[in-house]
Amino acid sequence: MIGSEQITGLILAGGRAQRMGGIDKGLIPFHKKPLIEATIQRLKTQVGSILINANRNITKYAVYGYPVIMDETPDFSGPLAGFLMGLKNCKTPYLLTTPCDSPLFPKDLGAKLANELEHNNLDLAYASSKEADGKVWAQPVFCLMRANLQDSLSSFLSKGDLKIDRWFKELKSGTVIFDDAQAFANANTPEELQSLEAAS
Ligand SMILES: Nc1nc2c(ncn2[C@@H]2O[C@H](COP(=O)(O)OP(=O)(O)OP(=O)(O)O)[C@@H](O)[C@H]2O)c(=O)[nH]1
Ligand SMILES: [Mg+2]
Repeated sequence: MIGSEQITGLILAGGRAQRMGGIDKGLIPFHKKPLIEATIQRLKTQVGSILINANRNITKYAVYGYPVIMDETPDFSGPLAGFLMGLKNCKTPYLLTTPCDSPLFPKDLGAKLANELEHNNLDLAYASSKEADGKVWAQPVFCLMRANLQDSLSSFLSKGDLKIDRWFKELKSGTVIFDDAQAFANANTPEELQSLEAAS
């Protein structure tokens, strides 16, 4: 069984947040505290250690006492740039990624993805959500992967491809469907942030 101490949690806070007006999304107030704090709280019981991936306000993110790692290329090339930095800095056999703007993600995210990965001997297991109408959506930034995928991701990115699902297709990947779609609600706009606050 994969234990939580074998998993490093990577919080993705490196985006541009253009739909939020370009501010640093991890630091906007959520219940009067920086949004990233809710993610830290939910993640820390699921992993042995945490890394924060950010590209701005590094000293503000550093106050939580976890390493803050920046993308190697300062061009905001998307979440896979954050995944790569997570893999490069991961000292455990597994890496679990979560974005900084979905504070209600499942408390059993790591455990369920670990079970799927181990059971099917996968490289990587990601979450999917089932909406009220029964539709299933991939939630690829919620992803547990083996920490030895660095070379695979580096060579994928060096081809100029940035699409998460295309990298997943190169790997032995699988998904776990979570019934509570609300758990994956994320705050892309100020309005979405408000409704997330109201829901929690
Ligand atoms: N490291 C890194 N993470 C990114 C980058 N772009 C997006 N992300 C992260 O990927 C996750 C999903 O991205 P989005 O929800 O689109 O967030 P965003 O890109 O900051 O917001 P928009 O600019 O409005 O699309 C978030 O946790 C982002 O912080 C990037 O260039 N580098
Ligand atoms: Mg984006």
